[in-house]
Amino acid sequence: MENKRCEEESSKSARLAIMELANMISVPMSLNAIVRLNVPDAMWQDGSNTPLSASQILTRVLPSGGGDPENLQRLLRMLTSYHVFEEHLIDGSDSERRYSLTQIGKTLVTDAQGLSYASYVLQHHQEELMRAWEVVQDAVVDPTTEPFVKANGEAAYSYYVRKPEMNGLMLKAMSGVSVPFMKAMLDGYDGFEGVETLVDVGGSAGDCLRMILHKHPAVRQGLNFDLPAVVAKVPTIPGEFIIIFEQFCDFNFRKFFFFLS
Ligand SMILES: C[S@@+](CC[C@H](N)C(=O)[O-])C[C@H]1O[C@@H](n2cnc3c(N)ncnc32)[C@H](O)[C@@H]1O
Repeated sequence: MENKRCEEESSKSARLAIMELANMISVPMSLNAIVRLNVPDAMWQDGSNTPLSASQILTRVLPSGGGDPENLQRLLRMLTSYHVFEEHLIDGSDSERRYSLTQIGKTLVTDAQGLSYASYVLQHHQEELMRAWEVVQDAVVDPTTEPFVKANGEAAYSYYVRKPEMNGLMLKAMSGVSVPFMKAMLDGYDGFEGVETLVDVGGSAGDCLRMILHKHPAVRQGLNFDLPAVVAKVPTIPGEFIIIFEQFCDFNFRKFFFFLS
């Protein structure tokens, strides 16, 4: 009897879990929506991060008016469950809910360098990548063609560099992620001591290289080994020894990184 009840309970939880998994797309798509609407920057208010109602946030997002605060609130509540926002019930009633950014939410706020994780969110939800996810099961049936190629007709990086908007977003997304990561890494890593020439394979905008060279002036030469269309976008940095090594090579990047790891 007891066993039967346990089994029923566990099968109820399993049914709920599978429904949650089936609807999981609502989480990243809601995140993408709030980034597209520029909600985190609108909520930040130069750092005061005062809790705001959905209507107040909407006024900042759409200063010329309009929009649906109720639908915005749905997105805010969804992402509150994933700790992007904190919900505040005013006077203990649930008639007015207000929202502020959590530590996770703050990663989406544009910093003084114009960077945040927002571009990374947008980059991962571009139409071309979404199309590749739709055919991901085909990679099992026919592994000779990557889902991105199947969906878009060519490999991701050659596709990106042909589209200035995608190329720009990719560069911005990588900078937004790599600058804080490299800052944290350089605080506790001494592996660059004794290095004179450093090659960053797939160095994107050159942020990591620039930061390493700044911290370790003994590294005399830094080579950003990336695609020509990517390095063409990299700003020159006066007073530093960055040499851009423009080289398109056709080796398989995935295999290369696999080999390294
Ligand atoms: C995930 S991004 C790396 C980001 C960078 N390491 C950072 O931390 O900001 C991968 C990089 O590899 C570059 N890449 C892809 N294929 C390449 C190739 N065949 N030769 C050189 N670079 C390539 C891309 O242009 C892109 O900048």
